[in-house]
Amino acid sequence: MTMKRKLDQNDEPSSPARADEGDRALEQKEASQPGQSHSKTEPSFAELGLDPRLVQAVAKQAFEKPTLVQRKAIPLALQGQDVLCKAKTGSGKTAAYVLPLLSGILKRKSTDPSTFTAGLILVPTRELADQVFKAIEQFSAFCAKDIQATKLTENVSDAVLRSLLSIVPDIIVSTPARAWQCINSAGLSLDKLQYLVLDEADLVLSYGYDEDMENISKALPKGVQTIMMSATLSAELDTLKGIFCRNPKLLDLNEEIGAEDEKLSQFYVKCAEDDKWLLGYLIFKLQLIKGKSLIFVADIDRSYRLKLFFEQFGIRSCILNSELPINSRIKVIEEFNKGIYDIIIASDEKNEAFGDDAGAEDQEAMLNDSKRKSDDAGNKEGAQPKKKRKTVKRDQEYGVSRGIDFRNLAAVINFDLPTSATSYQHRIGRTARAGRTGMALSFVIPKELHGKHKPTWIKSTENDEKVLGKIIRQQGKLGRTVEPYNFSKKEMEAFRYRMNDALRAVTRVAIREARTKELKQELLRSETLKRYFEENPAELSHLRHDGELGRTTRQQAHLKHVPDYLLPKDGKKALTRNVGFVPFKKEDKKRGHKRGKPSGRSFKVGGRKRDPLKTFKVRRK
Ligand SMILES: Nc1ncnc2c1ncn2[C@@H]1O[C@H](COP(=O)(O)OP(=O)(O)OP(=O)(O)O)[C@@H](O)[C@H]1O
Repeated sequence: MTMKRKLDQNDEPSSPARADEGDRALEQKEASQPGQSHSKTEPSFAELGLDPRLVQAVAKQAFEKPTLVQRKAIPLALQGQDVLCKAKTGSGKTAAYVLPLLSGILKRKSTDPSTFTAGLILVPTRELADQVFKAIEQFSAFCAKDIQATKLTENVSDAVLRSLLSIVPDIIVSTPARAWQCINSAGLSLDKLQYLVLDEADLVLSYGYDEDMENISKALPKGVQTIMMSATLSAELDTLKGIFCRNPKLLDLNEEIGAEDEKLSQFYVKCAEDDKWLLGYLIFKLQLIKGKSLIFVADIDRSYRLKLFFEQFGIRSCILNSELPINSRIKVIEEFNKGIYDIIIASDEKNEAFGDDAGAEDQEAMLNDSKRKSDDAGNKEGAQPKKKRKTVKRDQEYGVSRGIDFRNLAAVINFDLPTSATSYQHRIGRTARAGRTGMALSFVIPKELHGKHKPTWIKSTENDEKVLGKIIRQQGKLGRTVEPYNFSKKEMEAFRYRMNDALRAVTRVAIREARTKELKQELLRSETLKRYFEENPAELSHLRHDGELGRTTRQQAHLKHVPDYLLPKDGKKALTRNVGFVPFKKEDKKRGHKRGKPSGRSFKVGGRKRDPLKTFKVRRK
């Protein structure tokens, strides 16, 4: 077996057989009730054959009816069939495999109470492991004493892992690397394993888990039922299918889910490198997006730069990157989902070379290193450091663009465009989940403007236009459009000197300091003070993740206000009369022709308002 194939992320595998007995059963059921609307024939969770305790738990989650992927995959999985399922992001794949797995274990336990690890769920990142584990907890709420699940994501010693595994959990959720470590040296036995799930399966090999997967495959007993879930098909899936599946049923549901219930609007803005910062400032200071936003940037330094830049204007945000301890990352996502923060800035580092797992020593090294205050960076914007900065190892098992369920996310902003269409697809999949509406807005640097603004340029945006072309083609295949969003340069200009003031204040040293401060805080938060804060929760407010980091940034109080004279001259009223904000204007002519009457800046598609940038409300402090 060789998994070390050079794989193109956009590769589509040769199309496997689509024979689908479970489907046929459902189709027959639907066909036997002619004249009835499709929705009337859709089975309920109870009709899918799940254990009643699980049906009860699903009802508690307020899941009214199964999603398409759940309707298709659950009956097949309950029949013991291997399944390879491709369904778009946010379509409910987690429940589609967790529920039949739990149901199978409960059924077996009703006659055979012996304990062994029956299910292994492998996911590419630790954040995802945590999320899946929580889903198992929720779905097994009414059978908690019968199901023991363990996630193996903590950075702990083999001894601690051994004690975690000594209870012999029914289900293990882990990354492949940690699972193999536990099989190898912490006593995890897969001798009686019955179910193997690979979630985000297309990502498993590109995360560098090929050797772990190879090792795990050798540790599996015969006859394990395998379920593979993915939002995209790739050649990697073909490889894994060949190794782990026995004649799997392919469920390729993206077309079936289709674009008709599409609630995602996608836009791009072609702009200069510094205009990104200006737009970022305007969009968030003037609150042009209603609700929560996830902003993707290309690297860790850039995430701190944007955060500090926002701080100059009094805009609060928190950060996610691979350098932060796993506990902090999970906490940030949890709190964001609870609505505590509105803006997350995430660095999408998948294109960078990863180091090993970030251990405490690495983080310590980073702190010591920065304490020495590198004299290499200086205060000069755009200056290249003379000495090479010590490389900080990051968590290889980090990832937010894949699989993470950010709840009620209004918008994904690609502040820096990803370098592949696949990566784009996964990023935008964080919004418009489970039938909700959402918006994706991407900043694209035209070739001729790349490298023109030295303080803010980055290499990765060099081919933005080419990538955009691929994105438009790929989204087109899914029946989606990515449309230009034009804004009035004239209206923006009034804000430019403020943007420049703020940019100048966010120096390299300030970024370095902020990065160190955040890391220090997070280490403290996640380890030393954990218990203290459990006992004194009120104190936690001092350690909000979206607190200010700009200790060394020049503070410019005036930037936190938006004076009236900067706003378009007819003021707020005129803006609301125009339904929204003046600087952002769509090319409505074309759209009006294509889709019906435009109404100012907003327009309707199928009766649904699709204006991404909502009301104009200036925050005054
Ligand atoms: N039947 C359902 N009814 C309502 N909400 C559901 C249903 N099934 C799942 N959800 C919700 O939909 C959201 C997305 O589900 P999930 O994370 O499983 O999607 P996914 O397909 O795995 O996405 P990704 O490919 O990004 O991992 C979650 O918040 C989940 O709670």
